Amino acid sequence: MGSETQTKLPLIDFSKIYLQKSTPADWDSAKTQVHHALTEYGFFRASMAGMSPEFRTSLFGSLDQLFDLPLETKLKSISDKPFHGYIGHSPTMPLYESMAVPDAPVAGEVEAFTDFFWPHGNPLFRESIRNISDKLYWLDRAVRKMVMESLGLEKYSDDHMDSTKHLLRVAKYKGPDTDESIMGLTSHIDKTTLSILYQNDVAGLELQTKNGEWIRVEQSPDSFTVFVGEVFHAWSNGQLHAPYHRVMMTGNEARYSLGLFSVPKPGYITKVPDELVTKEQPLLFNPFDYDEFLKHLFTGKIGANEDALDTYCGAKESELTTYSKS
Ligand SMILES: O=C(O)CCC(=O)C(=O)O
Ligand SMILES: [Fe+2]
Repeated sequence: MGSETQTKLPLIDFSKIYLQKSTPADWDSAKTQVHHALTEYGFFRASMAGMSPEFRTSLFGSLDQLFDLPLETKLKSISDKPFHGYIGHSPTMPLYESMAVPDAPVAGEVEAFTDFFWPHGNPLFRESIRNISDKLYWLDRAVRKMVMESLGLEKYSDDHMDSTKHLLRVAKYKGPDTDESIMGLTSHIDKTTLSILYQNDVAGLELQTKNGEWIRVEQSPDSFTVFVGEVFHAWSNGQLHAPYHRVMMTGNEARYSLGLFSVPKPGYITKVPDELVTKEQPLLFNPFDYDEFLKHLFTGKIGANEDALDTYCGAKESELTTYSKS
């Protein structure tokens, strides 16, 4: 386990852009910072407008209510689809519980999730989750657009937006009731395009820099943590860095987090743009279908290691890829 440092994560202000009070220069400045952060670190914090104390109280109160439901109710939302449904009471991660709202930004999905747990309705829960999901979704699109522009690949932007879907996952990490640092979620790289997290004021998330230092994310009510997953790393032919991260818990307070995870839609073939393949940077990943990749991952055909996508469709060792290059 590496040592932790107090180094500050890059912090990029999106408030003016979100409120539509920005100039083109504000967008360009944020874009330059995003490009630098995601190529050098693979992550940054984004500050956003509209995260009032009242909103946070209703949001985290709602999550408290959700995880407080009887276990048998939560278990009803178990799913055999990877990353969907209830996860909890795992012997290796006893502090961790999570549930997912598939396609959360799509109209009706947050409502369906709410009705599943509260058949007579729960407007406060529904509105809090809808509100945060809309903000996360907005930020996901803004960041991916900035990435396309900063790589000179605007022409792929619309296609990237249209071929991406989103999963919202809400998580609770119980306080371990000790001053020692206890693993809440083991170190991993997300199997996503982008991941964006928001949390209550109990610290725990740590991200690893390229040189192996663990950085603890500082808490602030108005900031989100944005980082690259394996899919965006592959799409960018390795230009965007996908960082390891983990959750370390201490003390007795529960940590609540919400993450919006963007991934390619079923049937879409993710392919490195020709412009990013050069003599200096040869092709690292063959085209792949994300759902086929997940199937291989979850049926044990490839190990759930951190370079799973590289093992699956890395340009040097791609026997498993079923999609043939044109
Ligand atoms: O809860 C967090 O802050 C981290 C969650 C995470 O890394 C994940 O769900 O992949
Ligand atoms: Fe993660």
